[in-house]
Amino acid sequence: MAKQKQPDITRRRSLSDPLAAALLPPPNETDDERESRLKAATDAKRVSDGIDEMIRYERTHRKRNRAEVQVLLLGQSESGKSTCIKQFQLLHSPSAFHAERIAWRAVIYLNLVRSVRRILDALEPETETIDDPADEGEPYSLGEPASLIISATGRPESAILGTKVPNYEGYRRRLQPLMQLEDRLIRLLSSPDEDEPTHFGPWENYAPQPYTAYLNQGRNGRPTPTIFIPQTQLASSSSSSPLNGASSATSSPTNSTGRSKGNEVAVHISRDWKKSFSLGGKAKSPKSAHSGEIEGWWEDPDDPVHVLHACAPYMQEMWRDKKVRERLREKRMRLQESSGFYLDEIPRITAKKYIPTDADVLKARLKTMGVVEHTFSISSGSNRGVQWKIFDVGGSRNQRQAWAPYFEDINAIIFLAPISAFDQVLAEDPHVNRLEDSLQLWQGVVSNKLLAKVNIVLFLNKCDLLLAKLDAGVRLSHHMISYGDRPNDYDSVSKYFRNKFGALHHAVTPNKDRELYIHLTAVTDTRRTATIISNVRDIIIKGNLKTMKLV
Ligand SMILES: Nc1nc2c(ncn2[C@@H]2O[C@H](COP(=O)(O)OP(=O)(O)OP(=O)(O)O)[C@@H](O)[C@H]2O)c(=O)[nH]1
Ligand SMILES: [Mg+2]
Repeated sequence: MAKQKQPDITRRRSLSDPLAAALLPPPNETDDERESRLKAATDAKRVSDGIDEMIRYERTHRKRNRAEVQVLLLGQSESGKSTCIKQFQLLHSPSAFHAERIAWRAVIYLNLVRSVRRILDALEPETETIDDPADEGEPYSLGEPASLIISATGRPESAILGTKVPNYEGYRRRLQPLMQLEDRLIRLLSSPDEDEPTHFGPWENYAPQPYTAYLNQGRNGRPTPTIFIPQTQLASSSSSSPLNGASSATSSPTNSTGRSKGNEVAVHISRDWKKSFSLGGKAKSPKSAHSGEIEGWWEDPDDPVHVLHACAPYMQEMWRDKKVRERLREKRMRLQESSGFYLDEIPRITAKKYIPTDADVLKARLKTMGVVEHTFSISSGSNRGVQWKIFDVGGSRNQRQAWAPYFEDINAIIFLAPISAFDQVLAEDPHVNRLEDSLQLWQGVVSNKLLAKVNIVLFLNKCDLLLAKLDAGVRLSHHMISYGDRPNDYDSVSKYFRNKFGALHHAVTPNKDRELYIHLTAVTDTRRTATIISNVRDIIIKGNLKTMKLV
């Protein structure tokens, strides 16, 4: 019934609408007239669709050309991507950066507590005999501190005997509250439903170890410590590709409390940990007028600061203990070079009214999970009005499968390779040298055809740590035999890395015209990084316009 009535309704409505009435077929239309009317309508629709398409295209194109630049930050875990974002924030939205400072307290506290636990674990008497790298017949770095004596068996005497730390039991007992605090901070910072809330490798990863390349067998059947760079493009389906997220992570050993040793805390992007921590507790004081920060946490007896404050003298005593330092040297733990190192500033960090400084926030270590988007509007200079979307990705192997969907729309990549890590292994796979992983990752990125037109900027990062490491006598050639007998100074080593990464790009890029911009960086250094960031911004904008043939 409703169907039969329909034409009448349409006609009635159409007659009350002059446009619809004009479009209605004439009452006595012939077949020819009908055909030409329908043809005219089809032609008109085609023109109209074309106009719509043009409008859509122009809108997208205008957005890309003028208003927005999309940048992807890539690199292995701990390469400095999130630190780089913090520098962008500091430069372009300092008030937001400062407003979040207090929230970083939780992370800084956790970083400090982690360092303390790493020391306690290293002092444990039974750890003297476990998993010493010397057991695997690895050559020792002769550049290690002089206290290392190479024995006839190739093992340092001190590693066999192990320096006794008489105060070990006392330290462990008095610092026990920190271990409970660690659990609390982890719970505070991680989501309970997180697939992988903590994913650090064993603490040994913080101690530089000789690299083992299992792909290259030495003459005596032992692995040769060298860097292996595959010459073929990384197939995305290859299970060994550093880009595809495959991980051969070994399980972390657990300590006597059953807690996974050295697992790293990651906060998922969906969790508003900054808010929950900065406003948590029973803060009583009014909002600080100038900084937007909530103060008064020190009046809350449950705030973590009280445990830290009470333990501070013992932490300090342990960190200054000569026997402890000796033991750490034997274990090859250079905590000063590890992420989130605050042990040299215990009194300041554990003060009741401690507010993290910019430098503290830049040093704080929190692993990224997933892809985090940051938007900045540049309000001055030649890039005025341009909106920057910067994507910060998780860099550990099991996070890398999330990268590829972002390859299509981006204008530029900033790739970070921490070149100080030549004597370290991946947290997620202690069989892979970090520098080798960076080189493979780099090769995968620069050879990728999807990225052929994308501008690429390379940050050879952590140059400050590289300098310190070389000054401490650690020799690159002991970990990378291709370095040969070149001088072990900063200039030679950094030049070598610059050439190595540059040559690899040149060899595998699908776009021979692409210019590569390489910077030696220490992204924790605000002044130098600000200059580099503004150069990079100009390079990216210029490269972008060139790609779109606008200059
Ligand atoms: N000394 C020094 N430390 C750095 C430098 N760059 C980064 N760091 C520190 O290294 C640690 C790791 O840096 P992040 O920025 O968290 O690394 P990431 O690349 O984001 O790591 P994922 O999130 O796991 O992918 C942090 O504690 C940083 O403060 C540098 O150039 N020098
Ligand atoms: Mg990160």
